Amino acid sequence: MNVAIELERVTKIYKGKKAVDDLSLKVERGTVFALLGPNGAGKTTTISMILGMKQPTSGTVKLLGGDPKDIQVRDRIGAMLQDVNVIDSLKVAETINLFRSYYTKPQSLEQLLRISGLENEKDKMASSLSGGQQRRLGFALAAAGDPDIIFLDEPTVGMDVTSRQLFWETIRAMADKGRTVVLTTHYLEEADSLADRVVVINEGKIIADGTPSQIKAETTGRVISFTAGASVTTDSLSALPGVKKVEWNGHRATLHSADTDRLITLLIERRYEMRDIEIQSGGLDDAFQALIQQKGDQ
Ligand SMILES: Nc1ncnc2c1ncn2[C@@H]1O[C@H](COP(=O)(O)OP(=O)(O)OP(=O)(O)O)[C@@H](O)[C@H]1O
Repeated sequence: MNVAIELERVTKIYKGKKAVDDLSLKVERGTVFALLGPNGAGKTTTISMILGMKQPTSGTVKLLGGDPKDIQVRDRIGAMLQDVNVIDSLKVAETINLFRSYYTKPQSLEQLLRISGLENEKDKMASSLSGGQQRRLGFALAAAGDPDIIFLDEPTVGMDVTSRQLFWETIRAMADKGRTVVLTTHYLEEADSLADRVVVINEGKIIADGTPSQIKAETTGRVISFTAGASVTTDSLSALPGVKKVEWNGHRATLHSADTDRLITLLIERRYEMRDIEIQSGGLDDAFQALIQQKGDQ
């Protein structure tokens, strides 16, 4: 594997409390990698250590095979963190040009304005941009050096649907060019539609690692819903093999199961009174909640 990021047994302790707990991880180059987890799971701390902004209490971090603080490594990475601090006296284009000047092989100003959708804002003062536009400026600044690895911490918070769509397309195009994209997000649909690999952390430890579909398959699986006749009861549905949960919305029943093919066969064989049957994939959101739950139950 051509490794972009490597963490070996990394722990970070703040005032006696473990924020990251013995975490080992390798991220292959050219992947879109999403780090998910609830508030306080340790995502920002992990990213900060990968970027060399925080020092691990123990363990080692390698970025592009070297030390994250090494100037040659830094020239090849870009980061968009949660707060974008703009310089009050600079216009959008001037801010981007300032960041371009930090790098050996910057992308052109035109390209950066295009990928961030800020062409019409280039002569505005950076401080006058809306929250969503400032996030897009943050993205342009992170991409200024045409980085091999780009880190995006909650990148689309505050962006409207159109901006988010443009942003996703840009991210995919970067990955297609062999760039590595590391993203933390609370928008699970974002990880679902963008990421090649998802790692879920909770309390500083990895609790799941795989493609979005693997993670979904491992957990809640899929759902069958139908409008039920009067003879259908919760007890009889719950007793069917493989049913994890039964929910009702009026006369409409929703059954959660890891194997919906088998379940639908059973429902038909046993002649349940059903109309308007639908079979759907559970979202990553459900999978994520289920993982946290499983961990809590252990
Ligand atoms: N500078 C600090 N001093 C003390 N504790 C901290 C510090 N930074 C983070 N923590 C604690 O470490 C844990 C992990 O925090 P971290 O910010 O990495 O989580 P996160 O997954 O990024 O959360 P969020 O989704 O809310 O951004 C939390 O319990 C947090 O309170």
